[in-house]
Amino acid sequence: MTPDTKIETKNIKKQNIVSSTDAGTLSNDNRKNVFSSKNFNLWYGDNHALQDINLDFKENDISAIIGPSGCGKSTFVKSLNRMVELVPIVRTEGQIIYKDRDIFEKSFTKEELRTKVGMVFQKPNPFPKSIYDNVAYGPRVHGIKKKKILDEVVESSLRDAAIWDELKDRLHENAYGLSGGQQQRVCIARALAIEPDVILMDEPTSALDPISTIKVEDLMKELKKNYSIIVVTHNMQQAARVSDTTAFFYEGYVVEHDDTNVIFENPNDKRTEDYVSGRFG
Ligand SMILES: Nc1ncnc2c1ncn2[C@@H]1O[C@H](COP(=O)(O)OP(=O)(O)OP(=O)(O)O)[C@@H](O)[C@H]1O
Repeated sequence: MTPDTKIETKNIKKQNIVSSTDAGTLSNDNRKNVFSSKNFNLWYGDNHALQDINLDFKENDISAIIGPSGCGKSTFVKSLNRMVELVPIVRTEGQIIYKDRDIFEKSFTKEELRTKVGMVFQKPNPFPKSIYDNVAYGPRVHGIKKKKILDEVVESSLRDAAIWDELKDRLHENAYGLSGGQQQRVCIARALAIEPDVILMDEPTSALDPISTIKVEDLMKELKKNYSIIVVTHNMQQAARVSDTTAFFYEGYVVEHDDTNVIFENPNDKRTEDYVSGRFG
């Protein structure tokens, strides 16, 4: 570890002690699970990419998923909204329970699941449409046509995404004309407009500059009052700054999942300690 990494790690620990005081603990917490995976396995052809994943995610938590490249983080998150099934060679076994319902139950359609589980991707991916039409897209797909209602949804979603004041006079401009950080917050607003319970985020700030990153992190902390967030991140400081719990994935399985301060302060497994302290990546 370089001296710089050491200082960084210390800072992470310090920040995290402060931020974890109101975060609850995995063992001492009777909030409901928003998602639980039970012996969940996934194969891409012969590649057994996820192995016996047993994880519980609590409502109104920010849950971080960390681990080295290729360990299955994105695959797992994309399993939660069944997007991973777009890959034809995917096969799964086991269960993923969303609030008492198995997401693979026949009666639970992907469309219904995705009204409850929104997703924000690594690269901001607005549609080539106006800011307004980007945010109104989901509600329109769900049959909302009245302008007054759409206006309200667009405003409240942009407000919740902390970007209303910046954009309220530019709603009919093309979203491509925004900065990357603004585009990402519009994409968050677009996800919020369908009124989901859970927001999945796959490295939502990796394409953003540090100021936009902090804005999105602040937004995540605000959003957790009303939503549950599951976020994949390569950024250890980010996991420590924003998350309540952290799951460490390694080679397709979960090494440990605990309160974020435990993962960063006092992990059970040597591999977790090595990873969070930057000894391998
Ligand atoms: N579309 C796909 N088709 C076939 N194999 C895939 C596909 N996507 C991922 N994989 C494989 O599944 C495994 C897990 O990949 P995944 O992208 O989930 O890892 P990750 O932890 O998110 O990686 P990174 O941090 O680099 O994004 C890897 O072996 C990868 O090669």
